[in-house]
Amino acid sequence: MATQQQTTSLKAMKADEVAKHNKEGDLWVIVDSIVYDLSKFGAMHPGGLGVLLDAEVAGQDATTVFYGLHRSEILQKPQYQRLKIGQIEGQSPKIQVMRPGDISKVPYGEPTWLTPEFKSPYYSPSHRALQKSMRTFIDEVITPDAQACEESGKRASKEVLSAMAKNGMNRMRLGPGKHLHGKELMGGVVKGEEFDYFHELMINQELARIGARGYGDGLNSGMVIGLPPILNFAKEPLRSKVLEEVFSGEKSICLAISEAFAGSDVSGVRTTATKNADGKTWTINGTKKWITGGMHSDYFTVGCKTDGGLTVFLVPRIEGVETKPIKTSYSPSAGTAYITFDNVKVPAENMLGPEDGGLLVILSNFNHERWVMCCASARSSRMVVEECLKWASQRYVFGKPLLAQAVIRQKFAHMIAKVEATQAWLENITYQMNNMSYKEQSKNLAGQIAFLKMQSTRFAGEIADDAVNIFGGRGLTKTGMGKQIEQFQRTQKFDAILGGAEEVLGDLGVRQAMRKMPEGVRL
Ligand code: HEM
Repeated sequence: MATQQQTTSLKAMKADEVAKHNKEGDLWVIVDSIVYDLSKFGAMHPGGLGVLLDAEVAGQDATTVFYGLHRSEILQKPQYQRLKIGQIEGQSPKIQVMRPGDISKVPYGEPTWLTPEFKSPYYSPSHRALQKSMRTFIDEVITPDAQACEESGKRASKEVLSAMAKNGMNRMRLGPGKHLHGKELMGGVVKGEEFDYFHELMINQELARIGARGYGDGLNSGMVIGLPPILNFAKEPLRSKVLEEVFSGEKSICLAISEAFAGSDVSGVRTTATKNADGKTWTINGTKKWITGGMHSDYFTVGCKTDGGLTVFLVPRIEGVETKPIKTSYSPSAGTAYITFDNVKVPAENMLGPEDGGLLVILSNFNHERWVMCCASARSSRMVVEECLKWASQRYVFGKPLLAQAVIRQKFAHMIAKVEATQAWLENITYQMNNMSYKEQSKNLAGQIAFLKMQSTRFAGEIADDAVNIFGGRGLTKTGMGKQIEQFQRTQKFDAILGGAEEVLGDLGVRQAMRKMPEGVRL
């Protein structure tokens, strides 16, 4: 944390001297002890000149009114630095701004393991070291690109994608395993051999802080779900070739399962794969819908109907493959695609897992995918709570901060409890993942993860609802104070649908529990 301005070179001024500059063309104001000359800027001010000429603003200390209307990052922008002409004698800036890598001091703004007063049994110095470098990297390199691309709809920049690949982020986002062994991760901050699910949880949560949902989904999220079938089921030499291409950032991959005909009902897919007479190739025909990252992908991991069931193939972007953008409620930066496969011929070696055994390939991926979504959803909800706490303490209504209203405090009680409960359950499940084989995880954690996803996205919906009510119209405005809230309320629903709808997941959890009910139990 640092205070708002670098003040060393500013001229010392007295408040009564500033007060003389209180009219159009000669207009100064004080914000957080710094004097701004708005004489020329006034005419270009997005909020208009009139508001600056108000008797309580022009030539006065306008700190409270300023922070009721602007995000603090505005005063960090390079174009406004030239407006600073002095500093009030004997005063210094008090408003703190987050610097890259900083930990928030807002209560509940960070999970307890990152809050100095708290202890955690789950995180080691290795997790903490990776978190430190990851947050700085994301704040400095990814977030500025994310904010720009979310708005422009463009895919993440090449620089960001290659920096992520160089730091080993593509590998790390696939979770612990041999693909990390012997690799230099984040410039050697963590050894591949020690990487576990808590490292991965942390990466997912740090990434969620960029507050740009479409961009975030386009930032290789397709790889997180599309590459594991290659890692676990592809045959050599295809496996090593594709893994290397994707890990190095040279190529992109996505998972193409859902269709206009089949969403959560995976076995209902209608895209077909037919074995050709040569016995060495297959022909794929059909369509896929809502494919995250599809627009940017060079490879597609495709679920197909075959004679005896479902089979998964790796399909490169070759003749017969066409991707069209789908307009969703978040940014086209996500690369969401409608895909058509029109007589696409792939070699039999591109089959992932056994013929007709694709359901296992797809299902074995689901727990990890859903757990990743829980990590992100829990962290975005926390960010919203932090934004709301800041807003409710700096926004004055009826002469008092919003937080002085009991009805607002009541909302916070529920929001905070939801965020903390979700994180605690997530960490418990993550601990189990660290201590179970993949097989044991599938057997024991499918229900737990399904319930957690259902609960985190339900809570996210409720938190979004409360947040908009706290922010009012600003929670519906894409720029300004409520921009994160607007984005969250518009996009949180993606988590409730992608990777399995809430109702399907809830039911899955209960069915798993029913299967484990011992026969002999009675009331
Ligand atoms: C100190 C220099 C100032 C700068 C650089 C500045 C800059 C800006 C910017 C960039 C916006 C657009 C915000 C957005 O939509 O993201 C804005 C809006 C606004 N500003 Fe300022 N401003 C300054 C001082 C003030 C002061 C002292 C007042 C006091 C009344 C004020 C009142 C407003 C209002 C009413 C809006 C519209 C807010 C809204 O749409 O919700 N500004 N200002």
